[in-house]
Amino acid sequence: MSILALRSDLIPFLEPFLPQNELSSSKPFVTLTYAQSVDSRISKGRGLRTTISHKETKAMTHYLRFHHDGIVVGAGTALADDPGLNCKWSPSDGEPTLQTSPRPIIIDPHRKWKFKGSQMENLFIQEKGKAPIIIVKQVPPANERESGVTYMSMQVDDKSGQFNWQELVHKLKSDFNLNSIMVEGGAIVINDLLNRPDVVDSLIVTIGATYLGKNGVEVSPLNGDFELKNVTWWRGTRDAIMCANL
Ligand SMILES: NC(=O)c1ccc[n+]([C@@H]2O[C@H](COP(=O)([O-])OP(=O)(O)OC[C@H]3O[C@@H](n4cnc5c(N)ncnc54)[C@H](O)[C@@H]3O)[C@@H](O)[C@H]2O)c1
Ligand SMILES: Nc1nc(=O)c(N)c(NC[C@H](O)[C@H](O)[C@H](O)COP(=O)(O)O)[nH]1
Repeated sequence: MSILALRSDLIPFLEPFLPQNELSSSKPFVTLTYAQSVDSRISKGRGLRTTISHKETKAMTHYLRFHHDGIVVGAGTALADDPGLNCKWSPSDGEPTLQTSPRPIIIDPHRKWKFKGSQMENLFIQEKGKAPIIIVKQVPPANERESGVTYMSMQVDDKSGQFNWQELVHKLKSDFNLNSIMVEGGAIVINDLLNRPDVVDSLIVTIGATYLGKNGVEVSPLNGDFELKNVTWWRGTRDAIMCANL
């Protein structure tokens, strides 16, 4: 699949929200980005891949991928969408290269997703995308490890069964030198991070001109009632994009 040319007015619009070069910080720059319907759904139903954004804002996603070292999705998204997570945008219409693609990172404590047979593996074989880091509770024994995959183990919180986001992003920077990380979903991840201004540096949301209904997967943080800061809007053919800080 090729992408549309990036609309030139998106470049100055996004610029203030792109990763800043704070190489001295131990925390990477984190961008949270997703596409939602007008009724705040990110898919028709859990496990269903659903196109929400127009092709011109899909091109923006690839532009954002170009500007990040790593790209995170939860296991639910990896299983439902079989995403490639590579970058198809490059400056001056040159061919995208392996170097310009971010490193895929899958949060999968119980190792439900498999690299083998995935679109990501296919792109990796063709040298169009990088091999993933899978974040697990425990690194599997040698005979269960998948070829090409790097495992990063982390402790989960006893009560919530969740990894700690601050620890997770710091470790991605210290262990893999990832200075900027883009988080693309899905709902469990997004809803958590909308309540984490200490982790998320930029929020970039595409709103597609569609309703997905009550059975759709909702984006709505557990703790609501807060106002976004530094809000700016861009309007495209069918979509709008909102950039803000939490
Ligand atoms: N429109 C969009 O922009 C967009 C983007 C991504 C996904 N989606 C959609 O979202 C749906 C998937 O969302 P979801 O909520 O089911 O799954 P998800 O991608 O949020 O993954 C959830 C899983 O990831 C792991 N996980 C997440 N955070 C964790 C943490 N802090 N610690 C430990 N483990 C953690 C757990 O295994 C959890 O069950 C799919 O239908 C997909 O199509 C839409
Ligand atoms: N920008 C955007 N618009 C959408 O309408 C939609 N459904 C997603 N969803 C994000 C999710 O992470 C998908 O899995 C990747 O968009 C898959 O895309 P790739 O195969 O990696 O190119 N993202």
